[in-house]
Amino acid sequence: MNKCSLAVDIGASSGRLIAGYIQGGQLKLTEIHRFDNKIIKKNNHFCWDLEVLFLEIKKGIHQCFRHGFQPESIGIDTWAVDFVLLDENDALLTDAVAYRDPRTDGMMEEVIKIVSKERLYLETGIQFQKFNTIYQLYYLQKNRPELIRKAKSFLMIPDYLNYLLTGRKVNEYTNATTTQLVNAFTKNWDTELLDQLGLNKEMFQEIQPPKSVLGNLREDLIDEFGFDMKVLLPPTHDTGSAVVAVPELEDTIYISSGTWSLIGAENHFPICVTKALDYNFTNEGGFEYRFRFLKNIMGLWMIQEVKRNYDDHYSFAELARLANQETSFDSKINVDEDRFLKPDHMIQEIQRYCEQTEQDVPETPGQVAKCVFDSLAVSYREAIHQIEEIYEREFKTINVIGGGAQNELLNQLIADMTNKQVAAGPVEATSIGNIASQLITLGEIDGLNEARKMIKDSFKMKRYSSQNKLEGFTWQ
Ligand SMILES: Nc1ncnc2c1ncn2[C@@H]1O[C@H](COP(=O)(O)OP(=O)(O)O)[C@@H](O)[C@H]1O
Ligand SMILES: C[C@H](O)[C@H](O)[C@@H](O)C(=O)COP(=O)(O)O
Ligand SMILES: [Mg+2]
Repeated sequence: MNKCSLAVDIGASSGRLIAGYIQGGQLKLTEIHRFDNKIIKKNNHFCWDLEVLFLEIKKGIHQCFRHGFQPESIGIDTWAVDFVLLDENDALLTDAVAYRDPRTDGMMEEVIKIVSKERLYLETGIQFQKFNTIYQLYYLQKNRPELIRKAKSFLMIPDYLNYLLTGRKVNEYTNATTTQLVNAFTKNWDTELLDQLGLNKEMFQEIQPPKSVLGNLREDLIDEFGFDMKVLLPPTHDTGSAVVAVPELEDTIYISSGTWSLIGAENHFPICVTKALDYNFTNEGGFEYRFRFLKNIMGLWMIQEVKRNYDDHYSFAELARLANQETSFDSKINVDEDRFLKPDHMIQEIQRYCEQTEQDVPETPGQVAKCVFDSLAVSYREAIHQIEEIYEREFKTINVIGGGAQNELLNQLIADMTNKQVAAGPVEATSIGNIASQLITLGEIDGLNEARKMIKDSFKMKRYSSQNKLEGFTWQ
């Protein structure tokens, strides 16, 4: 059996287990298992099905031998902000309610009456998204105070999956920062903020950074799998792992393009200036305490919902191809309006927006898809201008990573609309960053710079430059 490090990357639309190992100085990947992820309705809330997700993780681990691997280590990363609470017997007190659930409507506005936006931002550096953990917990404090009182453990989604594997309970740093409850300077829970909101401080676990060794598998799982492995902490916020895999950051803005589009840069310090607050940028914790200065843009969630509205009749590749044929259709929407966060019917919501703004209403799948891709590219372009205004410099390259790097039309639109070089890939950046972090922890790679050099040498990127010679052309 060959040894490997196993990345479990679970995004909002899909999960995958990928084996990573070094061969001939390059990082090699073998996909072991892939599965869908989706929001379900449970007890009148939108939730994640953690039971199914853990079964998929175990199914993937069982399949390693079939691919000739016995993993030496495993690391889990998922989407941000969501969590579960456990009681004194480590039983689940709550469902894993999803960030798209409307329960947080109005909660952010109530919290900033208690703690000002400026104080929250200056201390945590985290963007104001209505679904941040702080607002989810405030909802529970107001509406289910008995749950907050009974809670002995607060575990974010990857923390809980790690607990199921090892029996150990910790909060991993990069994902903990997305709660908007971690102080960007102390790198620890902001206990003054927790007190101001009346939240139960005792339920929060010790924060541990990436490269921590959580432990080994529970005995019953060793018996089930027939082998043990080290459970390591990569950046368990998926975007934190993805940014590890961006090969060159010097002159680059990344777009982690999946269900969400996370667009930003990497720093060694948080940027909490007023302009960053006004433009709603965030300073999420990164590998080795770097900061991911980025903004959430609605992302390919919109085309996922369009695809679902068409009963999955079209693949993502077909929707991009159909959009590419609609060259004259140019209606655009503001993708970042809350109305697109979880509409009942995405296509109808897009059509309503175009009617209300007196634009041509998209009717064909190609027109709907082109409207989404054009509008995303416009939103990316605005965010890039805001980043360059805050950094007071220009960036030469945009590196699109994640599943969206496969969308050639969108990559070209980004190049055309920004007049910058676009490098697309690696598609599985999140898993690659997760694996690289594990290999650094195991001493198989010396450090982050060496990892990024190896990633650059191991994975080809597709490059796009502007085809638009429309001098002085200004996009709406
Ligand atoms: N062949 C393809 N052509 C164009 N876009 C694609 C293709 N395959 C996947 N995508 C895009 O990638 C997205 C999924 O990216 P991924 O990083 O896996 O998302 P997440 O991690 O959020 O689940 C899909 O929503 C789709 O828009
Ligand atoms: C809700 C968060 O902003 C979201 O999880 C984002 O941080 C993220 O990581 C999304 O990852 P996907 O792979 O689901 O796009
Ligand atoms: Mg993802």
